[in-house]
Amino acid sequence: MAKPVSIEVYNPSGKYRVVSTKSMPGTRWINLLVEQDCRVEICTQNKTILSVDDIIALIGDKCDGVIGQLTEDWGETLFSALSKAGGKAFSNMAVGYNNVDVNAANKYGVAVGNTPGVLTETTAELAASLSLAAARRIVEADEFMRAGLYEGWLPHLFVGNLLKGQTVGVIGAGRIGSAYARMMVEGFKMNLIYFDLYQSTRLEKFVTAYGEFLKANGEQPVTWKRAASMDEVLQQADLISLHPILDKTTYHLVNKERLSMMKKEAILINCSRGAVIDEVALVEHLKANPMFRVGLDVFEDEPFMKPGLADMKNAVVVPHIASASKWTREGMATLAALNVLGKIKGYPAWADPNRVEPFLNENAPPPAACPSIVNAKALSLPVSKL
Ligand SMILES: NC(=O)c1ccc[n+]([C@@H]2O[C@H](COP(=O)([O-])OP(=O)(O)OC[C@H]3O[C@@H](n4cnc5c(N)ncnc54)[C@H](O)[C@@H]3O)[C@@H](O)[C@H]2O)c1
Ligand SMILES: O=C(O)[C@H](O)CO
Repeated sequence: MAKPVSIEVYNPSGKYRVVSTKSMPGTRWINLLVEQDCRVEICTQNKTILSVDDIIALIGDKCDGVIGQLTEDWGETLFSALSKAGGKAFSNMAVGYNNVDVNAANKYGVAVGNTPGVLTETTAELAASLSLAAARRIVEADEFMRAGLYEGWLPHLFVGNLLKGQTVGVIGAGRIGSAYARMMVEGFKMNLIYFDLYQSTRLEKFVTAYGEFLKANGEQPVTWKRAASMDEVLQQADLISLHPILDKTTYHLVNKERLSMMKKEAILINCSRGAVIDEVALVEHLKANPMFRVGLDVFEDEPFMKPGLADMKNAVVVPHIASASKWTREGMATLAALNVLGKIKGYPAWADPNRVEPFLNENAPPPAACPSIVNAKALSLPVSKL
């Protein structure tokens, strides 16, 4: 028997019961649900990661939909419990949904939502921040200052890497990878090499146009290349940022062998999912190559780091904060709530989850659609017109 979990309730007499496993930023998401006759229950348990049992207790006997978090294990057990309670909708408050067994959701006819777009630039900005922090050794230098070790300017003090004119490599040039590439190309005049399963024509056009602009102004033009393999990116780039989804094909994509292909002074950034890198191999590589640097927002066994990583001066580590801006987190909460609400109300799935702006406009009611349902096709859900 699952233990009871503490909750906060909005609109107790609402017809539809929607549970959020965590308190989420902003109030718009709560208001949108309440206005549409939902009773909203928010888990207030003082526990960062809820277990499957905790969530079963939250779902209870009657639940129309759940908004959950990427730290939770949404598999057969939870979808079966949600379906038994009459639930038809689940949304992660995240774009990544590797914590969700979509086949299990399909089996129980539960729609699975995610929150694309609203976090694209925010996440890319953190990847850019880590790139600069690693290239210019900002964390090491900050620690040095605070330790009272600075005795005056020296020619060799904290010499790092200049990005201008170097090559940035992007693995996974989807929404976030492309936004990051544009920032680094335009902001730092870097050349681009990328690898993705699909061609990113818009990104290529952007770099071409910027290169032409630079040339017309008497500067060295930037260039782009779509690599035929990921290894080509690893071998040629000076700064590499990982932005693929995590699935079976990207698990330990960067392993011992691939680390050894990279330049000795390369910089590796990961704001995707921790398991895209073999973190044990990475620690060994950092130890053996002190000029190689990494910037990590995500870790293989979050919230833990593999032994030795915390001791490495050539690693900058932050706790999975890439989407953590107020506007973005409030928007993620709104999209997640509207995914669940839309399914409960029988609305269609939005035709283009890359264009979710109409759902984020606080001055107008959101469209009558679910912003992003990843299994819309598998469940044969109707699709809205834009
Ligand atoms: N650190 C964070 O807080 C944070 C924030 C947002 C997103 N993310 C992660 O970033 C991921 C990407 O988000 P997005 O919105 O850009 O998604 P997206 O779907 O737009 O982009 C993912 C890209 O990866 C590519 N890809 C898939 N398999 C690949 C492979 N084997 N090799 C190379 N490329 C491959 C896809 O073709 C796609 O272009 C999310 O799935 C999530 O895990 C993390
Ligand atoms: O996938 C995501 O959205 C992130 O990891 C959290 O923003």
